[in-house]
Amino acid sequence: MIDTSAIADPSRPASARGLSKTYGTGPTAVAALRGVTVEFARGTFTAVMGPSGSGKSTLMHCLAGLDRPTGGHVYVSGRDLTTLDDRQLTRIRRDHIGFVFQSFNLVPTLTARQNILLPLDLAGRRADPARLGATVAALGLGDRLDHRPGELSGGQQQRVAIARALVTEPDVVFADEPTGALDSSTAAGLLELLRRSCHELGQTVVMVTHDPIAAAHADRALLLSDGLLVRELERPTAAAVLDQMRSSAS
Ligand SMILES: Nc1ncnc2c1ncn2[C@@H]1O[C@H](COP(=O)(O)OP(=O)(O)OP(=O)(O)O)[C@@H](O)[C@H]1O
Repeated sequence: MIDTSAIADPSRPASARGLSKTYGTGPTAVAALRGVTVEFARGTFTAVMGPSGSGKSTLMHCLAGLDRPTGGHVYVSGRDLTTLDDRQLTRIRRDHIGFVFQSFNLVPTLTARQNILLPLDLAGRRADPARLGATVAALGLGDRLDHRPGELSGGQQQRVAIARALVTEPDVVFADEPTGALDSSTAAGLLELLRRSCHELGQTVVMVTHDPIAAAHADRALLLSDGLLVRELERPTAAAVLDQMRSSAS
């Protein structure tokens, strides 16, 4: 069989067209996404915002191939994920997508270093030592690499999860509330790292956040409301984001 993931196109990291997702059926069905069309260009940093229940996590999970949409299309690295079987989807996730979960999802029995290198090990790849060193140093993890997750603070575990997502150099990184467990100065350092990795290394990052100050580090902020994309702000400031959040809530 032809390995279709071999023809992936990294210049088109991620997009969605008419994306919908309904959980359940009948009277209890919940329409979490109701036709979202959006494009994430290479080397850009996007913040996804919106009230609780507006569909942010569902959007990230569908874009990352962790959840199957009920309608529309998702493209990652130029491939339509909705046409792939589970094996092909797993391969695209492994080779082209990084994901930072709200709950970190670290392996408790492995050290920080082993957790960071796990996706590369599973793919039979070696880490680029320069990329690994720069990522670990920028995240302030240099002296924590031999500790297990249980010996790390929540913020340190968060940073290990982020290093793990970046070190494979995926075409796109999806991060669900990556600054949620961090104090404000560590959060600012992480956001600066994400921004630099987009602008200097061509990384593409899509981040869910509730925090307008975090969103102001991004190139663009998207506002979801009730499963729809209702606003897009280019070069957002915290004040402009707050303003849009207030006006879409009223
Ligand atoms: N597995 C599921 N089964 C049923 N309904 C779900 C499921 N996951 C999400 N939903 C519903 O879909 C809607 C969107 O949820 P989602 O988690 O995407 O929102 P969110 O914007 O990420 O919220 P939050 O900011 O609280 O994390 C909500 O009404 C939620 O209750």
